[in-house]
Amino acid sequence: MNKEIFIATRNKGKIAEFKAFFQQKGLTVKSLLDLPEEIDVVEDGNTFEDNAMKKAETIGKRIGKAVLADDSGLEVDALNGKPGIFSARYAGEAKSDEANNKKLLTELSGVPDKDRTARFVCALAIYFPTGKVKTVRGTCDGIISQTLEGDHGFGYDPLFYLPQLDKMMAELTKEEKNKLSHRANALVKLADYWEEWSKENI
Ligand SMILES: O=c1nc[nH]c2c1ncn2[C@H]1C[C@H](O)[C@@H](COP(=O)(O)OP(=O)(O)OP(=O)(O)O)O1
Ligand SMILES: [Mg+2]
Repeated sequence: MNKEIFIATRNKGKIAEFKAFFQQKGLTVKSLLDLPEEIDVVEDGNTFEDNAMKKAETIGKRIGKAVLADDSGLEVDALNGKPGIFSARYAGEAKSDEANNKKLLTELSGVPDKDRTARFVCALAIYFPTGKVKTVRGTCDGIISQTLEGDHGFGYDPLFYLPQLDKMMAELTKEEKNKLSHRANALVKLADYWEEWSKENI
């Protein structure tokens, strides 16, 4: 019985959301933060899927277990899809959420609300020790607001307005976000695996 799921991420915001999701399924989440050594994976793919696969495969081969990885980001229409796969490093290698949000507001200054449409994208990859890899993609549509609001979540959540809820993503609890986010929409596409995972050793 394997009641543990290993996720190849160091992002604490993602880890908290995965924990809330997998807890309900009786699975314990482990991440790169639980490993004694720091394994670096260079995210040099051209798509979210390429990067997610590389993270899952590199870590899976190293630890000899099935591994889940997440590569995600924000696509803003007025910026022709930027920052996209470069979302984490948008304002530089320091990967600061605060600096990234500030840069996004600057880049969009003067752009009216109707043209501030955007989507979060999440590619998930699962690597199996057999060598098999499976990827899926989930998205979530919204609008980039003019000011930061809300203190839940992480990353670009304080700038991401959800018109259907009249709320910012950063105003949602983890449980609420896990019902509609790009990550949640991708996780649902792998539902068959989670059932298998909690029953068998994969
Ligand atoms: O739900 C989200 N709410 C807000 N922002 C989000 C979300 N999901 C991804 N994002 C942003 C954060 C970061 O700027 C980039 C992810 O970059 P990404 O390379 O996938 O993650 P990361 O480097 O932080 O951690 P890791 O690679 O160890 O999983 O997109
Ligand atoms: Mg990353």
